[in-house]
Amino acid sequence: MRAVTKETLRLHPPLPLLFPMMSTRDVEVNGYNIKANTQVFISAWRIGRDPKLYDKPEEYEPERFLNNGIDYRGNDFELIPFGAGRRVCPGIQFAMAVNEIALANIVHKFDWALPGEASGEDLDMTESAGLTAHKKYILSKLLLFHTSKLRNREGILILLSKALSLLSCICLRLQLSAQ
Ligand code: HEM
Repeated sequence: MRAVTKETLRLHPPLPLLFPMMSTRDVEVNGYNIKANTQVFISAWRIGRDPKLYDKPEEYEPERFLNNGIDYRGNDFELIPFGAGRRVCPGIQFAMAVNEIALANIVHKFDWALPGEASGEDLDMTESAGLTAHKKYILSKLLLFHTSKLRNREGILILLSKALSLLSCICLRLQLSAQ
């Protein structure tokens, strides 16, 4: 399940551009000269899909995280859905505890299947991006799901990714409305 959450955060970071940063001094990063006081946007979305960092980056493959120690806490720069450094998200523990408890419950208590002959590939994963990224059709599609026999592993993984994304968005929106 943890590999599923990491893979979902890799492909669908709820804050695709993190928070804007300002460089405090002239720096060189990967051959780019960045002047002091430049506003910098870091794309966690693009980093998560970089073919130099991930094999078959567009594929949803939670297994890629099973045999390595890559984590989202800000130490592994190939996976930074919560940012990194001193402005890293302080809500990581809370967000992931909420996500894991909710996910574990829906997986444990229901057998999920797609309606009719639909397969995982039939799910529309189109994203809508603004300040936050979320599934464009998440609610309408979720309403189509019904609980019965688990049909295929791929379908459940993609469904889990949708549920996680929804939970993430809820956490983030609660956070924004509280500010
Ligand atoms: C899956 C859910 C969440 C995601 C993906 C997320 C992601 C992020 C990201 C990317 C940043 C900016 C970090 C940077 O630019 O380096 C951030 C900052 C922050 N997050 Fe979260 N967050 C989540 C949930 C939460 C929750 C539940 C809380 C509070 C309980 C929270 C509180 C904060 C705060 C206060 C900051 C600003 C930190 C600062 O600027 O010093 N976040 N978050």
